[in-house]
Amino acid sequence: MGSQTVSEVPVVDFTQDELKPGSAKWASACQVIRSALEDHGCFYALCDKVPIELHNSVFTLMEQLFDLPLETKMQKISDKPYHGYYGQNAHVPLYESLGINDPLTKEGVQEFTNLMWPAGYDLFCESLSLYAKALVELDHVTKRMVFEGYGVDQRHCDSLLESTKYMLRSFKYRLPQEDENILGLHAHTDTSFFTILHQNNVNGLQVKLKNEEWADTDPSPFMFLILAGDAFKVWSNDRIQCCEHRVIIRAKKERYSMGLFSLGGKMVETEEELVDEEHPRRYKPFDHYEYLRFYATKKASESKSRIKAFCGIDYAHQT
Ligand SMILES: O=C(O)CCC(=O)C(=O)O
Ligand SMILES: [Fe+2]
Repeated sequence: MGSQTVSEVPVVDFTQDELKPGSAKWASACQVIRSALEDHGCFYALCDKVPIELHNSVFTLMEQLFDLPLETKMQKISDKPYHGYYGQNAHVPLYESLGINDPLTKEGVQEFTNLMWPAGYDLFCESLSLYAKALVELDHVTKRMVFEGYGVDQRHCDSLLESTKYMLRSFKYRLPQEDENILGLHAHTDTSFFTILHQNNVNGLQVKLKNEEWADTDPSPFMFLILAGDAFKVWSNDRIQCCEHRVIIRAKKERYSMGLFSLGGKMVETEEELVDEEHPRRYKPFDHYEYLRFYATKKASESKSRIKAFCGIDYAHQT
């Protein structure tokens, strides 16, 4: 099968040589992914493309990164929402995060490294570039599997992958003090197509399953949790669910996590092959960065569904 289930969320095993496009295992894994995304909005990729040495090195570098003075970290600003430094927020006092824009390009990682370490830091630059490359490869292969799972022309996937913009974000959760709330990050869904999360072996991240129960996730080094966000919900015309997730800090060790967010560089739109009489189009095409800006507004936070409030088509007015 190429998959097994751990606490309801399916695991697709990418370490097997037999999981090649065209094989029976591949075809069945594509269906496992499709069902998992429709049920829970997430699945695990068991993957060894990030060797344990690189995993350890990246998380050690993250400790060094977050140990930098606050003024240094705050220099990471961006005109794109949620791409800069985030932290020191009274609603989520344990949480801090920093994003690297375009981590696949040499300039993207270099620019971020130089901002944090003006004298340069080659190991950081090289390790993060290698790491981002491995995560982007996983993003590509899993997106191909989603398209195949729905029987959609792979050329449409080529076009999505070519225009995709990536952001690699790192998260740190400090330990709560005795009288402090243990909520690390409130429950939310992401705006991305996929968010690939990779953790430092410290528990805390939970996902809401189809049965509405919160499940702990597996933070081990070869487990990559792949979450669907609003963009895949729109692409699939509401077949794929967005995965609700949150962070609760119960462990006695600081939690670090890495997230690769994929955004549409062109307009995000519903796959035409997934629209028919039975499934009329539910969303208007939209610009992903415009949606990110809308997401942070009061109007958005007051709406039942941000994505529907932003670009949902009102059926009552359809002819
Ligand atoms: O800490 C994590 O692993 C998840 C962070 C997260 O969900 C987010 O920033 O959207
Ligand atoms: Fe998230």
